[in-house]
Amino acid sequence: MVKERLKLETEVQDIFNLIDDEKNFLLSGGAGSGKTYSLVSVIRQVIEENPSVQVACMTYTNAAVKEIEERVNHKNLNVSTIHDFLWDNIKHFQKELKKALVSLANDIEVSKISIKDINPVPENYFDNLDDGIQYKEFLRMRDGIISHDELLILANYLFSSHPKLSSIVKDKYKFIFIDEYQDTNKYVVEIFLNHFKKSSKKNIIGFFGDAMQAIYPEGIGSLAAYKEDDLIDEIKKEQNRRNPQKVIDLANKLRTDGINQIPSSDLKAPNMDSGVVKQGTVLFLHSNTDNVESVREYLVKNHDWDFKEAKETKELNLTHNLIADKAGFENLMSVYDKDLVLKFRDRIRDYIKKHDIDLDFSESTFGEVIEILQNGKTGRDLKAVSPTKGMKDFIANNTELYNYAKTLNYLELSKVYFTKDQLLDDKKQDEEDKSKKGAKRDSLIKHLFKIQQNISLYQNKKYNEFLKVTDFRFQITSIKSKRVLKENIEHLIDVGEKTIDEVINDANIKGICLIDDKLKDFQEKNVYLYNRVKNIKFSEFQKLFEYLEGKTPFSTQHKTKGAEFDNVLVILDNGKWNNYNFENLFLEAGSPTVLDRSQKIFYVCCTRAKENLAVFFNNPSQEVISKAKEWFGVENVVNI
Ligand SMILES: Nc1ncnc2c1ncn2[C@@H]1O[C@H](COP(=O)(O)OP(=O)(O)OP(=O)(O)O)[C@@H](O)[C@H]1O
Repeated sequence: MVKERLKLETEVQDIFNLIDDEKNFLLSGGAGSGKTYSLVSVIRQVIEENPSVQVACMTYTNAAVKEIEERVNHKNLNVSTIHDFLWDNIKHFQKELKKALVSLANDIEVSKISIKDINPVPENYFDNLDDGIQYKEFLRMRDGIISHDELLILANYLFSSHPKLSSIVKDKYKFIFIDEYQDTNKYVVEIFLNHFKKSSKKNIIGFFGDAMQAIYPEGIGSLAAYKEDDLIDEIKKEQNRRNPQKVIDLANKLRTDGINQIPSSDLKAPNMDSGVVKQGTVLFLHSNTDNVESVREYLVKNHDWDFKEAKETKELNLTHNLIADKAGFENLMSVYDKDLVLKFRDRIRDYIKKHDIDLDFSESTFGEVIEILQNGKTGRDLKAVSPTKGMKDFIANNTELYNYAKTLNYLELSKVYFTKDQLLDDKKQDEEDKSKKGAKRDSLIKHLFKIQQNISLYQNKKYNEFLKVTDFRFQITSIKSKRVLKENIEHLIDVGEKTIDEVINDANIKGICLIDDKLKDFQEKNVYLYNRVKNIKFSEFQKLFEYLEGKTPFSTQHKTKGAEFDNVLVILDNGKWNNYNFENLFLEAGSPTVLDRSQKIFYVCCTRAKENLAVFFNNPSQEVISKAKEWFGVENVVNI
């Protein structure tokens, strides 16, 4: 054995034994067992032993990217997302890409890839594209632009049909490591474990993860079948280095695969204190109101928690919607995510499509289309072309919006499309998180960010940085102009009750943040959305800014995977998302898939705590309380 390896953890030494035997491997282990830590050790050792080879590592969690960058930092290591890795390796084979896309589009079994109204797609369909096949955030198959889902299908097809492609990638990367394998798409696993086999070149694929933490439905979940087929050898980590004893005990009860963790014997492990494992605290708090503010107060008063320490104390909610109310950006969230007028439009559109209604609506308003359908003499089902109960309630509360939508050209309104990603993409876990740039945010939100960045830098007295970002920098020619800048920014900061539209104009007139072409273009092309956002108070956007910049203690439960914090408050409220059911989590009842999903997200949440864990359940039944007593201990179940 290479001498230096002796200093490594035993599991990492076991991995190197498999590498020596040219075997692909899987490192699995419960939460906090140190898989990310081992991944970094493996990468470092591989580079040490093979200084001339390239290593690829794919990971999704912020925590892992940060840890890898800090601890490895080597030019031979390429850290990326799986999508970027695949695209980088196939994008130069344009001829093959075009041919493959046409085949997939014409394959009736592949429903995700098709070109509307073109069937079959001719062989030379993509031959004259200026930029060839491209991979982007959005899909426009007609123009040869694919997005995330299509990329995986396409890459899988190419690697399956071109063993040479596997040889090229294997030559380029002698080692490929995939973190959080459980949430990796099955197409990706197939590429690396099945299609790669078709090339006789040598390389090593290593997976790291935990089946109990599979929280995304598109993920493979488990690699058990690959293990059975001998395509991969498993090494298990059993110790826990993160969580205090009480959290480990709880987590062991929550695991559904019988894996029982023990605290590590490593005296330097984070969960050790002077040679003994920390005890920590676990609490199950409940009350008959859903007022989480009182839960926070209870923890502050009785357990010394400090929610202002956003880096170390987190409140985990299932959805951004649940957070929006608490963090104060509920109107913005509701515009981007809960527009039931647009949902009604979808209902009408789907009806027209489903029933092949062949009327020319090109000159009709949305209101006219509704009327035509509702008064149709063709025996149409009136219910199917009317708003649902939820839509009716929404319309009753938003009559102005509904009346406005009814005046819009139906075809134009049909094109209106936006998602909450345009508002919320890439939330930072904490303020120091540098990797998040909000790629999917729309131009309006990006512009508002720019304005608020100006304000925030000036308010925090970061004058040099402020001078670098403000558009006013081009106007600074004299002492007098500096004084004008001071007056202008101080005027802008005082947003008071001003609307978003007013602040955009103010920032423009005062020269702090100019209305640029991107914003103008957005305003022209997204009249419906802009009209809705513009009247919301700018102070509400400021709340969103704080949330996205990681300055609040709030996080969604999914986004905390891989991370760890001293104090963790988990809110068990499914926010009417029926993919999850926390009552049934405790009763171990209900639909098996919903139960499984709820068990896994709850396991992920609880195991983030390095010191103290609190779980809040609003108005639990007696059965839930009994189970909570079993899991948390009688003395830790508290009615606040
Ligand atoms: N060998 C080690 N020496 C010192 N610290 C370690 C070691 N292994 C892990 N740790 C520390 O233990 C904690 C948990 O490790 P890590 O985050 O790698 O766990 P994980 O298995 O990836 O957890 P999860 O599945 O919950 O994301 C981290 O604080 C990490 O820095």
